[in-house]
Amino acid sequence: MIELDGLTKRYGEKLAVDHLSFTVRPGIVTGFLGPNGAGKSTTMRMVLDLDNPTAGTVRIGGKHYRQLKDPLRYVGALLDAQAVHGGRSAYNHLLCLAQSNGIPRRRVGEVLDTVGLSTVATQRSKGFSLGMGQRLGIAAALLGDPEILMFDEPVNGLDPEGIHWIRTVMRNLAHRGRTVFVSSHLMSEMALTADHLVVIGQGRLLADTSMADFIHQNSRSYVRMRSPEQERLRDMLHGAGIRAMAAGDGSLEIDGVPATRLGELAARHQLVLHELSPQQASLEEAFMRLTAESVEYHAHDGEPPAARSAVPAVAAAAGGPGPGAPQGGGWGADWQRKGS
Ligand SMILES: Nc1ncnc2c1ncn2[C@@H]1O[C@H](COP(=O)(O)OP(=O)(O)OP(=O)(O)O)[C@@H](O)[C@H]1O
Repeated sequence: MIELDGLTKRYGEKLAVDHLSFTVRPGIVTGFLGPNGAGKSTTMRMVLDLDNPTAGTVRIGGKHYRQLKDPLRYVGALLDAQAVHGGRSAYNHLLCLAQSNGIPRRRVGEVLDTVGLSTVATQRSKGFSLGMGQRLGIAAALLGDPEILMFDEPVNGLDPEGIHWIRTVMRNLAHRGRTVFVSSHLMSEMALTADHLVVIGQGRLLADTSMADFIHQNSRSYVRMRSPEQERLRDMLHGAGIRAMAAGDGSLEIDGVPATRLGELAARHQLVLHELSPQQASLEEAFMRLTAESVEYHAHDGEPPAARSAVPAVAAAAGGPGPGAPQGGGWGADWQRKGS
């Protein structure tokens, strides 16, 4: 396992990692999430002794990275897939790593086969696409058949087949008892891959919990109901003392009452339903809710600054421009008018 205890990293004024303590356990995939600049890569670099902590410790299987003999046999990592000697072939790149870590030569052919690069093994890696480079980085991580694997954004640049493949690789490794620690910004992908989540924001620990608990604790779950007899549905719920909120699309949203009970209630009233669906927020929604306050780099949606402040919330929610909103808006519209 990987154990962090009070791990801290300061770059001048910037506190990149702030007293992080958590344990990454074997047998499961642990997702490492956080907004841009949260400190994920810095944390992973400190695990691998590529950066010195300002304070705190990190141990791999009970030892400091520096104490590991032939470290690639204990921990394999993909941090920066571009960090390879571009003049070397894929085969020679992996062979150098194998020879300096006491790993038999035959493993090079095996991992090239595993990642699907056998046919380009003799080509220089500087000609590789983003996805091929990523596969080479994953091959390097798997080379020593280590107990612990860390992947920083492993699906970056991979095509859908490659994304499915790396997901399967990670799940299989965890199934075989390995410790798998992976960061990603692709929430839909993480929701399919990770069992457990560690979430950080501005260097601090925000959550260390199972995927299911994380979504449950950071999102709202409710039941959506829709009937061709919407008035009767409303009356029925009101009569049963159940509060319902009208959604914009004509359906009703009910909090805190199981779908089974609502369905049985409708059946007793012989009310036709066109929809009775439990709704659970996605990992993305839960993540955005938890990390909203620790997002450092805010982007906007392409509307001109004036439009962002001038559209009243009610009008914006209704989809129409507010009275003060600029006409024919969008970036450059004003400039185009001036120029014509
Ligand atoms: N070598 C460095 N010198 C100075 N500041 C650094 C250095 N490395 C990282 N930082 C700063 O530390 C903070 C954390 O960066 P880090 O790359 O670890 O975040 P991250 O969570 O991996 O971000 P992203 O999701 O964007 O990759 C950022 O504010 C970054 O600018």
